[in-house]
Amino acid sequence: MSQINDVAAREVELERVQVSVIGELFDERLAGAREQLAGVLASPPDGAGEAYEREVAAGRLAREVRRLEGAEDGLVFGRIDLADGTVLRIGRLGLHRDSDELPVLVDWRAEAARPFYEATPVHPMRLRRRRHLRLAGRTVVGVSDELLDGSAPTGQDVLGDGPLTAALQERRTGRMGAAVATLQAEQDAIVRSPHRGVTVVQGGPGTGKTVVALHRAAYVLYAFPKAAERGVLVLGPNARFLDYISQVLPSLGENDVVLATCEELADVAPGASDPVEVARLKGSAALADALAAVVRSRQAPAGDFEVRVGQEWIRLPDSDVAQARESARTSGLAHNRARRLFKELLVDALVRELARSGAETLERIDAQVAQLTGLDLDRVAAADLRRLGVDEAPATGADVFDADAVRAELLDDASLDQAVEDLWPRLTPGDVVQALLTDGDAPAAYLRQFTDDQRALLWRAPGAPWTDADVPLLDEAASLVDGPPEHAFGHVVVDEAQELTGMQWRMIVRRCPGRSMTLVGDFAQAGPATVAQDWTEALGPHLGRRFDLRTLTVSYRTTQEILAATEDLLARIAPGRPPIRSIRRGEVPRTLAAAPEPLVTTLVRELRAQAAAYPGELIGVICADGRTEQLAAAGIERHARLVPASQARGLEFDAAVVVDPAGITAARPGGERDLYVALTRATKRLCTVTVPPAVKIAR
Ligand SMILES: Nc1ncnc2c1ncn2[C@@H]1O[C@H](COP(=O)(O)OP(=O)(O)OP(=O)(O)O)[C@@H](O)[C@H]1O
Repeated sequence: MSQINDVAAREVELERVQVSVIGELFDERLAGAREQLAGVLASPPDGAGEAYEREVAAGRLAREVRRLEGAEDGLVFGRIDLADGTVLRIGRLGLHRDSDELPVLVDWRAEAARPFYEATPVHPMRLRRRRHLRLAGRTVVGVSDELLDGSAPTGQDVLGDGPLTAALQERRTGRMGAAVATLQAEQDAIVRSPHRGVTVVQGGPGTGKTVVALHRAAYVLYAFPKAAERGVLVLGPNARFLDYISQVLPSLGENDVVLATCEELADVAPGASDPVEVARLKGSAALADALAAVVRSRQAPAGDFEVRVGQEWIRLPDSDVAQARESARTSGLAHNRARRLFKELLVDALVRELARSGAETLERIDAQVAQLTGLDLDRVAAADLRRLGVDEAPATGADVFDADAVRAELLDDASLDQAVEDLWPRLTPGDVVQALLTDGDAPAAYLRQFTDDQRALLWRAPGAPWTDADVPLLDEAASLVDGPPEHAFGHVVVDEAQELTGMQWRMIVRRCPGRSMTLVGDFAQAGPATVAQDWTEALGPHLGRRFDLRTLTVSYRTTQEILAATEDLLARIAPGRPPIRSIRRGEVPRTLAAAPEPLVTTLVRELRAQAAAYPGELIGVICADGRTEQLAAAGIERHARLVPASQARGLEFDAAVVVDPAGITAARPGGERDLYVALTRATKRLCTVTVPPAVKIAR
């Protein structure tokens, strides 16, 4: 025993020395970047060009400082010893000294680091040994080795508990941490996949889908420079979830990933939410066609165009208007941009008309004068000019007409613009959605595939606040009237992707023209607005049927006991789904009945008991959305995180207390899936508190 301890202590000491050398180089790099940044900021720019260059350089250096600072904690976590004696240390970022051939620290995403994650005794990938380092701050406090080539342990090998076990035993903090040191082979294979198109990762609760998605985002930034140039977007279901995952990428040295919800992406803050049946209808991609039809209906409906120019009314025939409309529509420009083209084409037609009618008027005057006086005015004018010694032909009406000047004047003319506005009005996204869902005749005209009842559900009162299900409609309308979103991304990661409606998928695809995406989710955990049953159905219309589908099979969160307790529920909500395995053991879930005492009394007693027995652990109380207010008012948040069931997806706690499971099931359609999500949030203990149904007292 003491011999083993001696070996471990000696190896820890050796690693300490190496890690402190790496730490010194890291400090040098960080100090260098900070110094350079301070230098750039201190030097006054000479002129606008230099100010711009300074800004660019300062931005780049500030990013570098943030990248280094983010990766400082747990900078070095692994080492691989190749069979030929080469030693590589693996860390959150790469460090290299020009004087050395081998890197001082290999970035975990580099190809050279792959065996650290993927080597097994069956496929050792030329490794003899894989070593995990455990650090407290900068100091190595433990090492643990795996021998991969079948060789016998030597006096330098420290075999013991796996690092994964240690990682999983850590307390939850309310924020997810990176799993970069312990990514498992099946996860790593997805993170490092060379596939640049759409990758879908499915798996039961706690199988590491979020872990894979976030490490994949970091990998894409490292390995796919073209995608990295355009940036990476991580889309999550709500702000609470984004807060939960917000630390992972910065701790991998990646600060420039955009984390957003659909609302943030569309830049719309909804003021209400729709009932589920309305949200489902609004999520249907059929609404995209309807919105497009509304916009088309506002583009120069049939008819002549009449406008007052100076003292005259000029009329353009329907055919001229139709031609301008078709050219503007087929230009590929969005409605408000195509309006300018439409106006220019109308003005061109007007100018032609003015030139023609001007020439006609002059000819008519000439003819009248000739009839009255017998004089040919053109000939008289030519003779006058000859007498004056000018030999030029007199200007005709057409020559006098300055088409360019008239055109410019018309384009600037306010009354002409107003006339165009009547024909092709500038629209806001809100106008379009409002026109579809509020105007009396629009639903019947554009939503023919819906029944009368469905159309009635879709109707919204004029001036009502926008709802969360309106957000993708507004975004669609924005793309129709103002064009595609300004910012597109090179790669998009979607977590809880089973939640997205057809209209939301359209939002995402608009922002990722390269269709390079990592989508992770689980249909057994789908919320009530989800209508698709599987990935092919959900993605087919938007991304096609060809995607790389991967399945994770091991749960790193949900204990075997909790998985067993939820087996029947899973069989009901996802019949035929093969069960997942868990590598965690814990307590058998308990059930408490909140009767005859009030619920809050039972709950507070339970939370106090747990806090006393397991101090410092993170407890989540999950309840039906409608009960949150009551529990918040009773001060439950002093003891635990209080989470409405609709927002529990993706979250994790040491212990979960699920309040009134029957209430969660009944709260909204698909409530059994909400309950499944709630029951699978704990890493250690689950307790459900049942509430007796309210008794109706007959009078
Ligand atoms: N390789 C790993 N090393 C250490 N911890 C891991 C690993 N993989 C997953 N975990 C941990 O397991 C827990 C569950 O992971 P994650 O949240 O990614 O699962 P999920 O599949 O997204 O779950 P859900 O379906 O509930 O959203 C997290 O605490 C995560 O850090």
